[in-house]
Amino acid sequence: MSEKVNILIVEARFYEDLADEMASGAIEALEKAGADYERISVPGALEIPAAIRFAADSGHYDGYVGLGVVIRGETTHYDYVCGESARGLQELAIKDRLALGNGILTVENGDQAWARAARDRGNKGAAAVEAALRMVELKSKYGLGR
Ligand SMILES: Nc1c(NC[C@H](O)[C@H](O)[C@H](O)CO)[nH]c(=O)[nH]c1=O
Ligand SMILES: CC(=O)[C@@H](O)COP(=O)(O)O
Repeated sequence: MSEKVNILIVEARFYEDLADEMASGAIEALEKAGADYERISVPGALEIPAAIRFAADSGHYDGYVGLGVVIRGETTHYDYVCGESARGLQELAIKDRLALGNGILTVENGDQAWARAARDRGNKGAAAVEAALRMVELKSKYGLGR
C-alpha cells in the first residue's frame, strides 16, 4: 500500500477517564505504525457500530477502531450493550468487509476495566489498533481497497 494508512478511531465516552487511556494507547500504536488517524466520539458503546457505518460511506478510511468500556450494572442492559455492540462490529467486518479492531472492554467492575485499559497493563486500545491494521493488510492483499 503506497499512501499512508488512514484509520478512524470511534471512542465511546461513557467513562471519560478510561476512554482517554484507551485512546492514548491506540494513538501510540498508530503513531508507531506510521498511520494517519482521525478521532470521533459517541456517547456509549451501542453507538460505535453505527458511527463506523456512517463514516465508511465517505471512503476516507482504510480501517476503523472502536474503543469503549462497558461495566455491568444492576440490570440486563449490560448484556444488550455488550452483545449488540459486538454484533454490530462483526456485521460491519463480515457483511461490509470493513477492516476494524474491536476495543470495547466488557467487564464486571472498574478494576477489571483499568487492568485492561491501562497502557502499562493490558493496553487493549493498542491491541485494537493492531487488529485493525492487520485487517487493512489483508484487505490490501486481496485487492479489496477501502
Ligand atoms: N452502561 C454503559 C453504556 N450504556 C450506554 C449505551 O452504550 C448507549 O449509549 C445508550 O443506551 C444510549 O443509546 N455504554 C458504555 O459504553 N458503557 C457502559 O458501561
Ligand atoms: C452497561 C450498562 O448499561 C449499565 O452500566 C447500566 O447500569 P444499570 O444496569 O444499573 O442501569
